[in-house]
Amino acid sequence: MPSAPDTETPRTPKAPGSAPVVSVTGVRHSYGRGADAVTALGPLSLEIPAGEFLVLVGPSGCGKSTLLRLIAGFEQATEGAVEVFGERPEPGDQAGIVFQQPRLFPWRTVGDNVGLALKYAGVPRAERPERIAGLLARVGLADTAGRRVWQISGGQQQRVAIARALAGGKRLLLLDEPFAALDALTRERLQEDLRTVSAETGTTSVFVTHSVDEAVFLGTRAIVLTNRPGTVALDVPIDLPRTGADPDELRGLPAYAALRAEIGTAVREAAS
Ligand SMILES: Nc1ncnc2c1ncn2[C@@H]1O[C@H](COP(=O)(O)OP(=O)(O)OP(=O)(O)O)[C@@H](O)[C@H]1O
Repeated sequence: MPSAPDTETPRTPKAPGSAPVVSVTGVRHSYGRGADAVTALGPLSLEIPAGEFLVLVGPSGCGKSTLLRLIAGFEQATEGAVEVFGERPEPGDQAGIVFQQPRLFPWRTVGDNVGLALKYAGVPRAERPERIAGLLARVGLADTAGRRVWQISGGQQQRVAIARALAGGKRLLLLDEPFAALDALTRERLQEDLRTVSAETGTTSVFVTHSVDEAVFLGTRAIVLTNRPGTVALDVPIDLPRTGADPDELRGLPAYAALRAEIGTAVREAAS
Protein backbone atom coordinates (compact mmCIF):
# COMPACT_ATOMS: atom_id res chain seq x y z
CA MET A 1 0.00 0.00 0.00
CA PRO A 2 1.49 3.40 -0.84
CA SER A 3 2.26 5.75 2.03
CA ALA A 4 -0.11 8.70 2.18
CA PRO A 5 0.61 12.11 3.61
CA ASP A 6 -0.34 12.37 7.24
CA THR A 7 -3.41 14.56 6.93
CA GLU A 8 -5.24 13.55 10.10
CA THR A 9 -5.11 15.71 13.19
CA PRO A 10 -5.56 13.70 16.38
CA ARG A 11 -8.47 14.94 18.50
CA THR A 12 -7.84 12.55 21.34
CA PRO A 13 -4.84 13.57 23.43
CA LYS A 14 -1.98 11.11 23.42
CA ALA A 15 -1.44 9.33 26.71
CA PRO A 16 1.17 11.29 28.64
CA GLY A 17 4.36 9.45 29.57
CA SER A 18 3.75 5.84 30.32
CA ALA A 19 0.03 6.17 31.17
CA PRO A 20 -1.88 3.31 29.54
CA VAL A 21 -4.32 4.09 26.74
CA VAL A 22 -6.76 1.52 28.14
CA SER A 23 -6.98 0.22 31.67
CA VAL A 24 -9.37 -2.50 32.72
CA THR A 25 -9.46 -3.03 36.47
CA GLY A 26 -11.27 -5.87 38.23
CA VAL A 27 -13.93 -6.04 35.54
CA ARG A 28 -16.80 -8.49 35.48
CA HIS A 29 -19.64 -8.19 33.05
CA SER A 30 -23.02 -9.93 33.01
CA TYR A 31 -25.93 -9.69 30.61
CA GLY A 32 -29.46 -9.91 32.01
CA ARG A 33 -30.51 -10.16 35.63
CA GLY A 34 -31.34 -12.70 38.33
CA ALA A 35 -31.71 -16.32 37.26
CA ASP A 36 -31.37 -15.34 33.59
CA ALA A 37 -28.05 -13.49 34.06
CA VAL A 38 -25.16 -14.61 31.85
CA THR A 39 -21.71 -13.77 33.18
CA ALA A 40 -19.75 -13.11 30.00
CA LEU A 41 -16.45 -11.79 31.29
CA GLY A 42 -14.15 -11.59 34.25
CA PRO A 43 -12.65 -11.08 36.64
CA LEU A 44 -10.30 -9.31 34.28
CA SER A 45 -7.59 -6.68 34.64
CA LEU A 46 -5.24 -5.47 31.93
CA GLU A 47 -3.50 -2.38 30.64
CA ILE A 48 -2.88 -1.45 27.03
CA PRO A 49 0.03 0.95 26.51
CA ALA A 50 0.22 3.48 23.67
CA GLY A 51 1.20 2.01 20.31
CA GLU A 52 0.35 -1.58 21.20
CA PHE A 53 -1.56 -3.79 18.75
CA LEU A 54 -3.39 -6.12 21.11
CA VAL A 55 -5.11 -9.14 19.62
CA LEU A 56 -7.83 -10.94 21.60
CA VAL A 57 -8.26 -14.60 20.80
CA GLY A 58 -10.38 -17.32 22.40
CA PRO A 59 -13.20 -19.79 21.99
CA SER A 60 -16.56 -18.68 20.67
CA GLY A 61 -18.62 -16.92 23.33
CA CYS A 62 -15.68 -16.32 25.72
CA GLY A 63 -16.33 -12.58 25.89
CA LYS A 64 -13.95 -11.05 23.31
CA SER A 65 -16.60 -8.78 21.78
CA THR A 66 -17.90 -7.95 25.25
CA LEU A 67 -14.46 -6.67 26.25
CA LEU A 68 -14.28 -4.61 23.06
CA ARG A 69 -17.77 -3.21 23.70
CA LEU A 70 -16.76 -2.21 27.24
CA ILE A 71 -13.68 -0.40 25.89
CA ALA A 72 -15.84 1.29 23.22
CA GLY A 73 -18.30 2.45 25.89
CA PHE A 74 -21.25 0.54 24.35
CA GLU A 75 -21.63 -1.36 27.63
CA GLN A 76 -20.84 -0.39 31.20
CA ALA A 77 -19.10 -3.04 33.28
CA THR A 78 -21.28 -4.70 35.89
CA GLU A 79 -18.27 -4.54 38.26
CA GLY A 80 -14.89 -2.85 38.11
CA ALA A 81 -13.66 0.02 35.96
CA VAL A 82 -12.70 0.61 32.35
CA GLU A 83 -10.76 3.76 31.47
CA VAL A 84 -9.65 4.99 28.05
CA PHE A 85 -7.17 7.86 28.02
CA GLY A 86 -7.93 8.20 31.74
CA GLU A 87 -11.70 8.69 31.23
CA ARG A 88 -14.82 6.57 31.26
CA PRO A 89 -15.32 5.56 27.62
CA GLU A 90 -18.24 7.07 25.69
CA PRO A 91 -19.31 5.61 22.33
CA GLY A 92 -17.59 7.41 19.47
CA ASP A 93 -15.54 9.69 21.74
CA GLN A 94 -12.20 7.99 22.22
CA ALA A 95 -12.04 5.21 19.65
CA GLY A 96 -12.56 4.49 15.97
CA ILE A 97 -14.44 1.22 15.49
CA VAL A 98 -14.45 -1.35 12.67
CA PHE A 99 -17.01 -4.16 12.73
CA GLN A 100 -17.22 -7.48 10.85
CA GLN A 101 -19.59 -5.85 8.35
CA PRO A 102 -18.46 -2.50 6.90
CA ARG A 103 -21.78 -0.76 7.80
CA LEU A 104 -21.40 1.94 5.12
CA PHE A 105 -24.12 3.93 3.36
CA PRO A 106 -24.33 1.89 0.14
CA TRP A 107 -26.06 4.53 -1.99
CA ARG A 108 -23.48 7.20 -1.18
CA THR A 109 -20.00 7.54 -2.60
CA VAL A 110 -16.87 6.19 -0.95
CA GLY A 111 -15.73 9.77 -0.40
CA ASP A 112 -19.05 10.75 1.22
CA ASN A 113 -18.80 7.85 3.65
CA VAL A 114 -15.36 8.95 4.81
CA GLY A 115 -16.36 12.63 4.60
CA LEU A 116 -19.24 12.08 7.03
CA ALA A 117 -16.79 10.85 9.67
CA LEU A 118 -14.64 13.93 9.05
CA LYS A 119 -17.72 16.13 9.39
CA TYR A 120 -18.58 14.55 12.76
CA ALA A 121 -14.95 15.04 13.79
CA GLY A 122 -15.38 18.78 13.14
CA VAL A 123 -13.16 19.00 10.05
CA PRO A 124 -14.16 22.09 7.99
CA ARG A 125 -15.85 21.30 4.67
CA ALA A 126 -13.07 22.94 2.62
CA GLU A 127 -10.43 20.63 4.11
CA ARG A 128 -12.38 17.42 3.63
CA PRO A 129 -11.56 16.51 0.00
CA GLU A 130 -7.81 16.50 0.65
CA ARG A 131 -8.25 14.58 3.89
CA ILE A 132 -10.51 12.04 2.16
CA ALA A 133 -7.91 11.51 -0.57
CA GLY A 134 -5.16 11.04 2.02
CA LEU A 135 -7.17 8.53 4.05
CA LEU A 136 -8.23 6.52 0.99
CA ALA A 137 -4.64 6.41 -0.27
CA ARG A 138 -3.56 5.15 3.13
CA VAL A 139 -5.85 2.12 2.85
CA GLY A 140 -4.91 1.40 -0.77
CA LEU A 141 -7.99 2.99 -2.36
CA ALA A 142 -6.58 6.06 -4.09
CA ASP A 143 -8.90 7.49 -6.78
CA THR A 144 -12.04 5.69 -5.57
CA ALA A 145 -13.67 8.65 -3.76
CA GLY A 146 -16.28 9.12 -6.50
CA ARG A 147 -17.44 5.50 -6.69
CA ARG A 148 -20.63 4.29 -5.05
CA VAL A 149 -20.20 1.82 -2.22
CA TRP A 150 -22.34 -0.79 -4.00
CA GLN A 151 -19.92 -0.64 -6.95
CA ILE A 152 -16.88 -1.82 -4.98
CA SER A 153 -15.98 -5.26 -3.59
CA GLY A 154 -16.45 -6.47 -0.01
CA GLY A 155 -12.73 -6.17 0.66
CA GLN A 156 -12.69 -2.62 -0.69
CA GLN A 157 -15.72 -1.79 1.46
CA GLN A 158 -13.87 -3.00 4.53
CA ARG A 159 -10.93 -0.77 3.53
CA VAL A 160 -13.37 2.17 3.42
CA ALA A 161 -14.58 1.21 6.89
CA ILE A 162 -10.98 1.34 8.14
CA ALA A 163 -10.44 4.73 6.45
CA ARG A 164 -13.64 5.97 8.11
CA ALA A 165 -12.45 4.71 11.50
CA LEU A 166 -9.13 6.52 11.01
CA ALA A 167 -10.92 9.68 9.83
CA GLY A 168 -11.79 10.86 13.31
CA GLY A 169 -8.07 11.05 14.10
CA LYS A 170 -8.61 8.81 17.10
CA ARG A 171 -5.53 7.34 18.73
CA LEU A 172 -7.36 4.09 19.53
CA LEU A 173 -8.81 1.68 16.99
CA LEU A 174 -11.15 -1.18 17.98
CA LEU A 175 -11.66 -3.92 15.40
CA ASP A 176 -14.13 -6.78 15.89
CA GLU A 177 -13.32 -9.60 13.42
CA PRO A 178 -13.15 -7.10 10.54
CA PHE A 179 -11.88 -9.63 8.00
CA ALA A 180 -13.95 -12.66 9.01
CA ALA A 181 -16.44 -12.34 6.15
CA LEU A 182 -13.79 -11.99 3.41
CA ASP A 183 -12.25 -14.62 1.13
CA ALA A 184 -8.80 -15.92 2.11
CA LEU A 185 -6.77 -13.94 -0.44
CA THR A 186 -8.52 -10.62 0.25
CA ARG A 187 -8.19 -11.28 3.96
CA GLU A 188 -4.44 -11.81 3.63
CA ARG A 189 -4.02 -8.58 1.63
CA LEU A 190 -5.99 -6.59 4.20
CA GLN A 191 -3.98 -8.10 7.04
CA GLU A 192 -0.76 -7.03 5.31
CA ASP A 193 -2.07 -3.52 4.68
CA LEU A 194 -3.45 -3.09 8.20
CA ARG A 195 -0.09 -4.20 9.59
CA THR A 196 1.61 -1.50 7.50
CA VAL A 197 -0.92 1.21 8.41
CA SER A 198 -0.60 0.28 12.07
CA ALA A 199 3.22 0.47 11.97
CA GLU A 200 3.07 3.81 10.06
CA THR A 201 0.51 5.51 12.28
CA GLY A 202 1.41 3.94 15.63
CA THR A 203 -2.31 3.80 16.45
CA THR A 204 -3.07 1.76 19.54
CA SER A 205 -5.35 -1.09 18.43
CA VAL A 206 -7.46 -3.85 19.91
CA PHE A 207 -8.36 -6.55 17.40
CA VAL A 208 -10.70 -9.51 17.98
CA THR A 209 -10.20 -12.65 15.93
CA HIS A 210 -10.75 -16.41 15.90
CA SER A 211 -7.64 -16.92 13.80
CA VAL A 212 -4.39 -17.74 15.57
CA ASP A 213 -2.44 -16.97 12.39
CA GLU A 214 -4.08 -13.54 12.11
CA ALA A 215 -3.23 -12.89 15.78
CA VAL A 216 0.47 -13.66 15.31
CA PHE A 217 0.69 -11.79 12.00
CA LEU A 218 -0.99 -8.59 13.23
CA GLY A 219 -0.34 -8.33 16.93
CA THR A 220 2.42 -6.95 19.08
CA ARG A 221 0.72 -8.76 21.96
CA ALA A 222 -1.89 -11.51 22.17
CA ILE A 223 -4.29 -12.29 24.97
CA VAL A 224 -6.11 -15.61 24.95
CA LEU A 225 -9.33 -15.65 26.96
CA THR A 226 -10.71 -18.74 28.71
CA ASN A 227 -14.16 -20.13 28.08
CA ARG A 228 -16.98 -17.96 29.41
CA PRO A 229 -16.68 -16.10 31.67
CA GLY A 230 -13.53 -14.93 29.92
CA THR A 231 -10.41 -14.43 32.00
CA VAL A 232 -6.81 -14.20 30.81
CA ALA A 233 -5.47 -17.65 29.92
CA LEU A 234 -2.33 -16.39 28.15
CA ASP A 235 -0.82 -12.94 27.74
CA VAL A 236 2.14 -13.02 25.38
CA PRO A 237 4.23 -10.38 23.58
CA ILE A 238 4.67 -10.86 19.84
CA ASP A 239 8.15 -9.65 19.12
CA LEU A 240 8.38 -9.86 15.33
CA PRO A 241 9.71 -7.19 12.93
CA ARG A 242 7.00 -4.55 12.36
CA THR A 243 8.41 -2.86 9.29
CA GLY A 244 10.38 -3.89 6.23
CA ALA A 245 9.58 -7.58 6.57
CA ASP A 246 8.17 -9.49 3.62
CA PRO A 247 4.93 -11.20 4.79
CA ASP A 248 6.03 -14.62 3.52
CA GLU A 249 9.42 -14.32 5.18
CA LEU A 250 7.72 -13.25 8.37
CA ARG A 251 5.44 -16.29 8.32
CA GLY A 252 8.51 -18.48 7.74
CA LEU A 253 10.38 -17.31 10.85
CA PRO A 254 10.88 -19.94 13.59
CA ALA A 255 9.64 -17.37 16.14
CA TYR A 256 6.41 -17.04 14.12
CA ALA A 257 5.83 -20.79 14.20
CA ALA A 258 6.62 -20.95 17.92
CA LEU A 259 4.09 -18.19 18.71
CA ARG A 260 1.47 -19.87 16.56
CA ALA A 261 2.00 -23.10 18.47
CA GLU A 262 1.92 -21.43 21.88
CA ILE A 263 -1.21 -19.38 21.19
CA GLY A 264 -2.90 -22.26 19.34
CA THR A 265 -2.36 -24.59 22.30
CA ALA A 266 -3.72 -21.98 24.71
CA VAL A 267 -6.85 -21.51 22.58
CA ARG A 268 -7.46 -25.27 22.37
CA GLU A 269 -6.99 -25.65 26.13
CA ALA A 270 -9.27 -22.67 26.78
CA ALA A 271 -11.98 -24.24 24.65
CA SER A 272 -11.83 -27.67 26.33
N1 LIG B 1 -26.67 -8.72 24.53
C1 LIG B 1 -26.47 -9.90 25.11
N2 LIG B 1 -27.40 -10.45 25.93
C2 LIG B 1 -27.20 -11.64 26.54
N3 LIG B 1 -26.08 -12.38 26.41
C3 LIG B 1 -25.12 -11.88 25.61
C4 LIG B 1 -25.26 -10.63 24.92
N4 LIG B 1 -24.13 -10.42 24.21
C5 LIG B 1 -23.33 -11.48 24.45
N5 LIG B 1 -23.92 -12.35 25.28
C6 LIG B 1 -23.35 -13.61 25.80
O1 LIG B 1 -22.12 -13.30 26.43
C7 LIG B 1 -21.14 -14.27 26.12
C8 LIG B 1 -19.93 -13.58 25.48
O2 LIG B 1 -20.32 -13.07 24.21
P1 LIG B 1 -19.29 -12.32 23.26
O3 LIG B 1 -20.03 -11.95 22.03
O4 LIG B 1 -18.59 -11.28 24.01
O5 LIG B 1 -18.26 -13.51 22.96
P2 LIG B 1 -17.19 -13.66 21.79
O6 LIG B 1 -15.98 -14.28 22.42
O7 LIG B 1 -16.99 -12.37 21.10
O8 LIG B 1 -17.92 -14.69 20.85
P3 LIG B 1 -17.68 -15.04 19.29
O9 LIG B 1 -16.25 -15.41 19.17
O10 LIG B 1 -18.60 -16.20 19.05
O11 LIG B 1 -18.06 -13.82 18.51
C9 LIG B 1 -21.81 -15.28 25.19
O12 LIG B 1 -22.22 -16.38 25.95
C10 LIG B 1 -22.99 -14.54 24.65
O13 LIG B 1 -24.05 -15.40 24.34
